Amino acid sequence: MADKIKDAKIIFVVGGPGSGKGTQCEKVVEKYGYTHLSSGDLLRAEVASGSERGKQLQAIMQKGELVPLDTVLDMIKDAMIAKADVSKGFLIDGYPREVKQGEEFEKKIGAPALLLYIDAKAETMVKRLMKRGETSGRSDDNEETIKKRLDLYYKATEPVIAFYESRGIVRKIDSELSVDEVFKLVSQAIDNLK
Ligand SMILES: Nc1ccn([C@@H]2O[C@H](COP(=O)(O)OP(=O)(O)OP(=O)(O)O)[C@@H](O)[C@H]2O)c(=O)n1
Ligand SMILES: Nc1nc2c(ncn2[C@@H]2O[C@H](COP(=O)(O)OP(=O)(O)O)[C@@H](O)[C@H]2O)c(=O)[nH]1
Ligand SMILES: [Mg+2]
Repeated sequence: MADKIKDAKIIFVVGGPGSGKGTQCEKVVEKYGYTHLSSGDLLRAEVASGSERGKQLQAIMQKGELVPLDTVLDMIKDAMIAKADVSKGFLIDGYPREVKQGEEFEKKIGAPALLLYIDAKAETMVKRLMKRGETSGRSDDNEETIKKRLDLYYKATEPVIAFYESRGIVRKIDSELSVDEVFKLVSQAIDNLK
């Protein structure tokens, strides 16, 4: 595994719910041909499959809590292996959610070259998610769960950023700007990798 992906760059995309991670990742895929793996999307696919495990996941996600670390990590790892031969790089979106998730990822898969920290104000994130909730069909895009997701973000995920800052790989992106302006900043950070 470590062998297969050793030339591919790994980028962690971290930011609060609704900060714009998915939006920016889509644009990176278009421009750079990276493989986008959203941990939330992988979990939602499992829920949609109707499996027993999916039912358990749905209950956790509905509450805005974190699913067990090994569940998400195994899903990401399998998805990375499936793409290892054709991928120049991986965007790991919405992971790590807590420092421990980052540590386990590095033990089992490899070290990130960059952490894109997609930063927006809480007020902005809530506004975007309420709007997205009108059409997303996501059972966690409601006021109550959004609040829980935000709280957990500040408590568990922000420490992830400090953890990787000490390694000098964090690039903070102001996500209050327009999508295209945010993408300019994201592009600069990725171009600097080469
Ligand atoms: N590493 C992860 C990623 C996701 N989740 C679960 O999946 C839900 C949705 O994840 P995601 O789509 O990444 O949600 P957000 O970042 O909150 O929202 P967005 O889609 O807006 O990025 C989370 O609230 C959480 O319950 C998790 O437990 N562990
Ligand atoms: N105004 C504005 N809206 C954005 C921007 N990025 C994302 N959005 C909107 O905010 C919502 C959440 O974005 P998404 O990419 O799903 O965020 P994620 O939760 O971090 O993956 C979506 O409805 C987007 O259309 C941005 O840079 N500016
Ligand atoms: Mg997303």
